[in-house]
Amino acid sequence: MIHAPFVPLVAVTADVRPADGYDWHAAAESYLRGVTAGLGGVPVIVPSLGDAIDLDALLARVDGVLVTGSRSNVHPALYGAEPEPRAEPYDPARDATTLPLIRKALARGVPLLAICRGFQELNVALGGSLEPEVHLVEGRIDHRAPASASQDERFAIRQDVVVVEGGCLGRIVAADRIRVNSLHRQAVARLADGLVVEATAEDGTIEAVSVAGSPGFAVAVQWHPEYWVTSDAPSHRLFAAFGAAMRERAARPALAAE
Ligand SMILES: N[C@@H](CCC(=O)NCCCC(=O)O)C(=O)O
Repeated sequence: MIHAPFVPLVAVTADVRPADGYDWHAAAESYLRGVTAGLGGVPVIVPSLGDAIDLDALLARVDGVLVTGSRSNVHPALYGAEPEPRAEPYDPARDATTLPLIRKALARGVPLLAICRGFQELNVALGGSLEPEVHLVEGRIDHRAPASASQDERFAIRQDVVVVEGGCLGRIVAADRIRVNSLHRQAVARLADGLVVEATAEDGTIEAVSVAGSPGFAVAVQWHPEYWVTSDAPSHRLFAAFGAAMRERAARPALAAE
């Protein structure tokens, strides 16, 4: 019997963007290409419709979840802080969808890769908090994108991160230090219980985590591996590991059916 190659179906989170009198639920193409070119999967954009989406039904059908980056910020009320202008803009519909999606994916062992805002959402979903402007904290560097109209310049790889030796990310990238891009204003303040630090910037900012004891692949990074997935080895290895986790899980039907 000839078996067709397994093609993972990956749920990709969406921002809500008003335009032309409509609310569009959108994911940037770079994340969608991360799924196609990075791991040979099919991306499925999940609208940020909160309770109107049956997340259990979704998670029973997809092989993995990619939580995307976004210029918006997690609403401070979700980590016990007061809303303030410097923590804006918000996307409450996205928060109402991604936070439960993350918790449910982890509980079911559905492989999860979270990027930038997604990394911050994972921390908040598990009880952590965020620093609104990390570059204003003494001793920290500026992690924001360079001011440029060119996306290649904004996403340029320009910062070192130190990878924890023997950790899950270290095994994936096979290096103790990698160079990454950086396009964030916020950062982890209080790390959620259950998250394991996998990499830090040279100023101590947490740059990558995994979920302790997670039944499936559960990794989050503060940088953007999707942008250079076809040309940068660590970025490619991260997406490939996410793909391999989905393929392994699908090969164990009892687990994939949970
Ligand atoms: N809003 C958060 C998260 C940063 C993030 O996900 N950035 C992706 C957008 C990149 C861009 O085009 O600027 C923060 O700023 O910390």
